[in-house]
Amino acid sequence: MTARVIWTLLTPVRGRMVAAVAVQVVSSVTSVVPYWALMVLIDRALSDGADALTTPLIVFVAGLGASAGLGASALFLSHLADVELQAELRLALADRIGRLPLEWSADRSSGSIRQLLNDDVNALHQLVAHTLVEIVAGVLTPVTGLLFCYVVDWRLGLAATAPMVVYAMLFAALAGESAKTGMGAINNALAAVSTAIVEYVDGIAVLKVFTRDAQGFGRFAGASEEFRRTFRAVAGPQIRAQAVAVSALSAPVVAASVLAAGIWSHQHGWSSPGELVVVATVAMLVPAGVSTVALSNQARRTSEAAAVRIHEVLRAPVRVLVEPAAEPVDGSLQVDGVGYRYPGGPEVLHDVSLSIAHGATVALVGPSGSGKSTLAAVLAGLREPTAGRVTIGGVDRRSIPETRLRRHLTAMVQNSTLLRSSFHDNIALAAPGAARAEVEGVAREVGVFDRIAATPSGFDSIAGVDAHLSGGEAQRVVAARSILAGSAILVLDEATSAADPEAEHRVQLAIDRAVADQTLVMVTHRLPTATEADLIVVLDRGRVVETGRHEDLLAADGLYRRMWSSSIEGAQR
Ligand SMILES: Nc1ncnc2c1ncn2[C@@H]1O[C@H](COP(=O)(O)OP(=O)(O)OP(=O)(O)O)[C@@H](O)[C@H]1O
Repeated sequence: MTARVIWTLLTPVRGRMVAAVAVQVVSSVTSVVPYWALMVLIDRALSDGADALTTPLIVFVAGLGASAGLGASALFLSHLADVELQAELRLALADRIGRLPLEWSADRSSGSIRQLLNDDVNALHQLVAHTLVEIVAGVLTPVTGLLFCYVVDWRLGLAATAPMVVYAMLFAALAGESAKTGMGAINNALAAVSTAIVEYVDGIAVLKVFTRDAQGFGRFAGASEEFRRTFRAVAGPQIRAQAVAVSALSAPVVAASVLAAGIWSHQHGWSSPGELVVVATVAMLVPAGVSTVALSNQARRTSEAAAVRIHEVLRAPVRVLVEPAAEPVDGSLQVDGVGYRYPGGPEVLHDVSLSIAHGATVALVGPSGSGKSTLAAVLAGLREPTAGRVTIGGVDRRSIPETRLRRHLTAMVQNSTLLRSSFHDNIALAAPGAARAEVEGVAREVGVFDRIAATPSGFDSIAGVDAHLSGGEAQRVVAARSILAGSAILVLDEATSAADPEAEHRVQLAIDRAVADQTLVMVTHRLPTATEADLIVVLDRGRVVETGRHEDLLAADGLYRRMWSSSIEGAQR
């Protein structure tokens, strides 16, 4: 499965990778040529004298050079492929993320998206630039070397293989059960540590406020202790076994075993001095290749996991347009049997149907958790309904491409943040051609002009760098942005929650004035804000339980009336 994923990801650079591996194969196979030349050189030096040495000497030097040059070329090709692939993947990922439904990014932290675009793409470097070529070299070079030993003299071949057999037997005997448990237990314990770290770091502020940081730390410490215990139980015996067993592969042991067999073979007239010296040399180089493969294992696993994550995003379903796009005629909204379920969770909106006329002001109210924000996000096109459909100005919303949708519909949702750019650009985000006077005018309307003007470079100050606004002030900037966008529909969720009551009233008035000819849907917890609305939608446990104007709903004597009464009592207390 992973191999198939990697093969698919490599599509744009397959040619280069195949060339890199092919060059490495030639390098590994020809790596025995200089040893063969050395063997001839020694034997001729001992028998024929100096005259016949030139050719084997040239072959020896040229062979060493060619093998090293080919190995370097293979790595050069794989590095070229890596650079090209990283650029292609970053573009492909950015393009895909742009076309995925907005909820894809809403459900992920910016950290995890950055990890994907940056760390995961970087992690592929090890795989593409190194691992594939190094594994071919690490496996093929020793195998060719051993075959060479057998071709020279099968007795010497056996002597060169013996240390590896002894190593494997020693390791199996000493590592015992721990070798069977494998790395799975260690990886699981390590994953538990990572989860505990994320939990601890994510919640550190909350834990500190409640002076409970010791508790979060306790879980992390517990996971670390479990990792230490597992590592000792599994890896401890393996490391000890490896330390002892690897001595069978050490240069003196390998040289001694091959030379002993070689001298015995030479005494019987089966091998020449050149053969036994060269076979001993090759046999000493074989373990190095094996350990290269073993060492690259961890890095390989990390980059394979990154490859799988990248592949999943590249295959994630993009937003599908259902019918030929038409332009919405106005800012009316029709909601038919809409249901919504967060990924992997139960349905939180059930069969919501609403008819909202162009230009209406609509308030979504209801108890906490009743689904107000979810419905606002669905209406704003930030989440796709999992049942039913939403129609904007007579057109099914799913048929309107994202870029065009934003012209008709602007959303100001909870935790709206300012971009790290000038206040002017932040306000003119959805109306890039807006004149400075327009931007300043709308900032004045929502009461944030003086605050911005007082920053070091006024409207050119960079938000979050030159000036840090309070939550309420930032919301007013976002309100100015939404007003300036001038789209037919404006969806506001908690537009004024971070502002003080006086500021809230001012922002509310500004929005009301600015959207006189626009449809305004707003989530509100403060019922007095809803009294002027043309339509109040009362939600309870994901269902619309009442709709109407303030007076009608009071007369209906239902949930709205009860909420209203308790809000009045709360205000009087
Ligand atoms: N990102 C999410 N993933 C999974 N479930 C969620 C998510 N956001 C909200 N929910 C669930 O959906 C339901 C409706 O939540 P929603 O935030 O829409 O209610 P709300 O009426 O806006 O609440 P509040 O007034 O407290 O802000 C709740 O049961 C909530 O637990």
